[in-house]
Amino acid sequence: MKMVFRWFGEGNDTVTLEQIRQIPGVEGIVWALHDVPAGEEWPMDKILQVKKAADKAGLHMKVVESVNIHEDIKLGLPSRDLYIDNYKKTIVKLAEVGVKVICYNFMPVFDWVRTDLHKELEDGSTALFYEKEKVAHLNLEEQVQRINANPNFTMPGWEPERLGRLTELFDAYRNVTEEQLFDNAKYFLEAIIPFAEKYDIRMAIHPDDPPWPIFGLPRIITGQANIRRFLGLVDSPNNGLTMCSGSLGANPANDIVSIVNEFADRIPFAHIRNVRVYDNGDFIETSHRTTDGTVDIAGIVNALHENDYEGFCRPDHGRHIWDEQCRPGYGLYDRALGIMYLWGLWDANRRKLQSGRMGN
Ligand SMILES: O=C(O)[C@@H](O)[C@@H](O)[C@H](O)[C@H](O)CO
Ligand SMILES: [Fe+2]
Repeated sequence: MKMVFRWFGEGNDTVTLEQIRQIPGVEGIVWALHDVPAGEEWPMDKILQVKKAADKAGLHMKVVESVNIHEDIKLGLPSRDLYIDNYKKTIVKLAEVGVKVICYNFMPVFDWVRTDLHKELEDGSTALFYEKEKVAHLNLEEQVQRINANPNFTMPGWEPERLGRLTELFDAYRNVTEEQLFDNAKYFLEAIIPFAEKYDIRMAIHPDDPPWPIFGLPRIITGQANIRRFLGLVDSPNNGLTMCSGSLGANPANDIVSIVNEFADRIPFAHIRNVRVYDNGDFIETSHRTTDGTVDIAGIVNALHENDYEGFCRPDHGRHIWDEQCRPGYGLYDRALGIMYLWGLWDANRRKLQSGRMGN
């Protein structure tokens, strides 16, 4: 398991590369050009700026999260070919700076959705919270205004240029079914995967968050059967999965240990985080510790170890603790605590294996 840490870039993150470098076992950053709109080719000068900063901090930049997919690709519009060509040009540049994994998602319009970014937990910390009933009746305009009122950070999937087109996008998706989304994904993968193979980059689809349709928009990366179908659209090791325990874990019907065991050789990247799912379907994010939530984090790390997992792993969202002011879900402290928990689980597995081999 190769530990990495997400970093949103100079001036776009409260966490510094120097702080990341001091977290035990972290070897690299998970990065992206967050100011380049989906569909555009990434400029090499901006890529090299990240490389310069990462090199100076002694961190690699092998994992990108994300080169986002333009809506026209998800919608299957004729203009998708232009955006697929730009995606290919970006892959060539990323390969030049040593990128090995691209994490991306195929969710229409939005990335993860929550109804409260600072819900208080029993211990006084706060975390991202999803209230199912509220989403069913959410006034999107209000939500957009609240997100945009947070001038410091863009929210994944809530970038201003997309929000400005909400009405138009919802109209465009009105008749797009899950089947059509799968077809459009197949078209994208058939164009991109041979290219990713040529440049030795593994594409790693991120599950939908939450893993069910929202606002009437279809979602397809929701559970084991759909993941199996998606990976089968183009049966290549370079068509991989970002195993995100928190996204999949929001639906307790998802058996994530079974997902790890079935797709182990197709998981170049793992996001590990915990959520506590309530009986009414609401969920709140918690510390990474198994007992704090409803996701079997210890079982997941054990399964990764039993499958000799050699891919990248990062702690996903943490709580906001010790009054840290940070990007929602992306503080330094609780993700660093999460890493130490994950290392503890991993090292205990390794020790058990070694003592087993020594017969004691
Ligand atoms: O939950 C998160 O913050 C991330 O795991 C996702 O936003 C992820 O970066 C995207 O869905 C991948 O494209
Ligand atoms: Fe994730």
